[in-house]
Amino acid sequence: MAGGPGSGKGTQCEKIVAKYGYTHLSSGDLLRAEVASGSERGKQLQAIMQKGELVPLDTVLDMIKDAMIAKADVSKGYLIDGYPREVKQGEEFEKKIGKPCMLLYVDARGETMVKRLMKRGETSGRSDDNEETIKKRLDLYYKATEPVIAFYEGRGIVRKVDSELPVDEVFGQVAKAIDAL
Ligand SMILES: Nc1ncnc2c1ncn2[C@H]1C[C@H](O)[C@@H](COP(=O)(O)OP(=O)(O)O)O1
Ligand SMILES: [Mg+2]
Repeated sequence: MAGGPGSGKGTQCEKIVAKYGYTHLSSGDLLRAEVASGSERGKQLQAIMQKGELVPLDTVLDMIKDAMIAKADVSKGYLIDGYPREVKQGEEFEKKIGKPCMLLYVDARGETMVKRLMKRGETSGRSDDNEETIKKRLDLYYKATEPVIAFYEGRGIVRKVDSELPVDEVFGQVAKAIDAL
């Protein structure tokens, strides 16, 4: 899954899991779980995430890999949300884990993403859902993450969905892309 902060990745992932039973791995959720554990590593991660910056590549990749291995016996396939955040992360993923078969690009306008995140911030309890951090996350998304989409476009595996539409209509497009796999 690729798409800006607040574009609707988490929302669509939930629906994908319900329909297709894939193993959903959200790099953000994995990191937030580490923070919640109160570990030393969690404290360092918390400081980075609060600033809206990217955590070190190896840390995220190791966490994803561990989570994938833990489900290897039972998984019907993996749905990875929020990774890669930059081209280098995509290259490392392929070296250490493997090549993705599809990149779902959840596309929404910057203005829409800000609005959704501000609204989500009212109840999410996420320390990065505030106006200042949201701006930084968006800037970083356009600078670092959008090139990831171009990288996979070159391979012909990008499927774009219009996340300006209501959730169920977006999911209609998502399901069509997955069914064609
Ligand atoms: N298609 C859509 N229309 C309206 N609101 C949507 C939407 N998709 C998601 N949302 C809402 C749900 C959340 O409160 C907020 C951000 O969605 P999310 O799934 O948490 O995004 P992401 O995981 O990409 O950061 O926007
Ligand atoms: Mg999310």
